[in-house]
Formats: sequence, C-alpha cells, structure tokens
Amino acid sequence: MKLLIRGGRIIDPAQAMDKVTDILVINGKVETVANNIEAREGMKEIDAEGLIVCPGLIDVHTHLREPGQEHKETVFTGAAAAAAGGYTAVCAMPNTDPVADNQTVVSFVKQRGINAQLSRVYPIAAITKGSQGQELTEVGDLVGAGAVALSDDGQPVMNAAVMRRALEYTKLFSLPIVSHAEDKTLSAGGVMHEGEVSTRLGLSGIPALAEEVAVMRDILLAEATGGQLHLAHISTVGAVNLVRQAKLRGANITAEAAPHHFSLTHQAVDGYHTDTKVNPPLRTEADVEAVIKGLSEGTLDVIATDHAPHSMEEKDVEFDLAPFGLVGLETALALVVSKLIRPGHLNWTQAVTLLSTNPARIFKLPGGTLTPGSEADITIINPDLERTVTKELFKSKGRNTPFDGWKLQGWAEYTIVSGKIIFQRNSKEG
Ligand SMILES: NC(=O)N[C@@H](CC(=O)O)C(=O)O
Ligand SMILES: [Zn+2]
Ligand SMILES: [Zn+2]
Repeated sequence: MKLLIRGGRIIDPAQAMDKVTDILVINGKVETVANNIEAREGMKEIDAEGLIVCPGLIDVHTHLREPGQEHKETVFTGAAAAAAGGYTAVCAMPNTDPVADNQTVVSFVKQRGINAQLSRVYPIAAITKGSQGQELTEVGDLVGAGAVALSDDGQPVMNAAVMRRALEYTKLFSLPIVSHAEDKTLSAGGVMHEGEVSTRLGLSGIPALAEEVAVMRDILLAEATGGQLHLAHISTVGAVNLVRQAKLRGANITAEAAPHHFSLTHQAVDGYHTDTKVNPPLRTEADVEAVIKGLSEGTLDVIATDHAPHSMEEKDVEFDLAPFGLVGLETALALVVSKLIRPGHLNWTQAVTLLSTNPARIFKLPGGTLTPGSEADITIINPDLERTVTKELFKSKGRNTPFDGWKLQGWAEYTIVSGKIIFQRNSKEG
C-alpha cells in the first residue's frame, strides 16, 4: 500500500517543519517527506494543494459510552465521529457501565476499537474501583490490558490520600493520572457557573473555586509524589494561573482545555438550553480569555474535546435534571481554526502542537509526528472550507451540541490511519 500526498503544507512541530512539500507513505509508515516525489504505478495520490497536512489529531478525552450506554454512543459510532472530526486516535474515558476498572472492560473497549477499523481507540482505566474514590484499581493488570492512563473522570477523587497513593503508584508505570478536578463540597447542587447569569436565571451555581481548590490540591500532590498529573478540562482564570505557577516551579504536570471553554460563556445558558449544560460549566468572558491565553503561551498543553454524548430524551428535560455533557469530536477542529487561528491567538504550529504533538508525547502514544518511520496517522485539513454545523449529519449518536447552525471555517478533508483513508469529506455534504 503506497500513498502519495502531494503539495500540501506540512506542519510537523516535532521536527520544526512548516513547508509545502510531498509525503510518501508505504505500508502504513511515513517513508519520506521531500519535494517532487515521483509518482509510481499502484500509488494512490492525494492532491493536497492549498491544504494543511499534519500528524493525526489525538483526542485524549472522549466518552464512548460502551459498554452499557450504547444508546448514547458506541465505540464504533464514536470512532466514526472521531474520524470525521479529523482525529486519528481517541482516549476513551472509563465512566462506562460497568466502569473500566478491570482488565475485561479495558480489553473489551480496546478490541472494539480494533474491530471498528476507524480512529484508534486507547482505553483509559479507572483510578479507583467503580470510580467510587475509595479503593485503587490493579494498575499493572490495567496497563497489561492496554490502558494508557488512569482517571475517574466524571467524578473527582475527593479523598486526597487516595489520590496521593495513585500518583505514587502509577510512577512505576510512567502512567498519567487524569484529574477531573472538582471539589464536590463546593460544586454540590450546582448546574451552571456561579455568577450573574446563574443568579438571573435562578439556577444553582458551581463556583470557579470548586475547580481551583481541587487543581491546587492535585498540583501539591503531584509535586510531593513526583507522579505524572494531567489536569482535564481547565476552565477558569484561577486554574490557569495555578497551572502556570506550578510549571514555573518545575512541577511534572500537564493540562488540557476543551473547545467549548474557549468558544462560549455562561451567557449561552440563557434560554435554558440543556446542550449548554456541561461540567465544568461554561464560564465568564474573563475565563475564556484566560483559557485562550493559557493555550497560546503553552501553560495549557492540550486541546481535548471532552466529547460527552447523551440521548435527546435525557437532555430534553428541565435544566436542573439534564445530564452534564456535550459532543465535541466533530466540531473541535473547526472551532480551533475559527476561534483561535483565524483571530490570531494561535498559529498553525501551535494548534497542531496542542491537538497532536503534545497529546502523543504526554500519553506516550504512537503518532504525533510525520518523521520518516513513524505511523502514517495523518490529518489533511482544508483551512478555508466554510460549513454550517449540522447536528443531523453527525456520525456520533449524540446530538447534544450548542454549536448547531454555527458557520465555521477549517474542516478535515481526509483522516488517515496507518496509511489508510478512514474518512474523506463528501463534497455534497460540503
Ligand atoms: N463533561 C461532562 O459534562 N460530562 C462527562 C463527565 C466529565 O467529563 O466530567 C460525561 O461523562 O458525560
Ligand atoms: Zn470530567
Ligand atoms: Zn469527561
């Protein structure tokens, strides 16, 4: 199998490359990146003129809902959504039913991912049994079954002693601990950001402090243990500042932010649309600016979707009762291009670093570069293509997006895994 991608703008931050050239893929691996590669018989060719060619996007924070909640999403539909969004790999969060806290569920998710033959699926296993926050899981077994990180995402690990032991123990396996940083005693009962909008709408608030207290605790535990901490969905000014200060001290931590936290504020909740109900909640304008600054200066290392599909029936209830979460795989890239690159907050090298290079490095995954010999996981992006987000066209089963009807620029044209095209944009769908 040979694939020649011709004349694209290749952006590979891992080798400080940003140039218009060709790339040849043989047997699933990048063979060469060079000018004027000669086309040979039996080679498939892609004309990438005017397009961006970069290492495949990797989402380190996806909820796939299988096993147990297949009406919301399956590994197959989630991996198809990922492919359509330009992602060549996703890390699947363990808050399934049952929870991925044992080898059986972890290998099941991994195998489902292999069977789908779409984007790669890397399971994340639970930190504690049942994600109940009490008893640690068997890390060695979980790593053996294919877990690439541990997380109780959806729930914080409220017990600091448990988190301390988890950070200590996973050091042996060089495994990141992904923290859903939320102090439940501060967030309890809240359904949106605590501020002027929650007061006006009469909804109970989740204060920024609920995130910041937990972020600070986890940073202290990471510094004390030397464990590898990755902070999920950072959303407040204070949390960005805490991460920045910790990094200046040399702490072994990384952090991510989600597209909805740089694209929307709590004002979007006005109207009580439950597709704006997400945890952590949509915050203030100042928080959005801090997240954007954090991404542009490198305080935040990763853009991750926190793709959290729910069914229409579950979301079609009063705001207080709806589950938290929104889908993100099929809008993330266009939001990065439209909200960060076009306005000049990020350049393309920074965007690819946040979407591919850093995710691969932090979670120690294949891909993340187009250096010869590496996996041919490649995303080809049309930076100028403008489309209207149409949730009915999502490959995901989830329709819970606050971005439906938005006109956005910058969409994946091709998603390639191991040299195989797993997604190609249909020109009719635009
Ligand atoms: N983000 C969300 O609002 N929901 C996530 C859980 C989580 O990421 O905390 C979910 O699993 O639905
Ligand atoms: Zn979470
Ligand atoms: Zn999540």
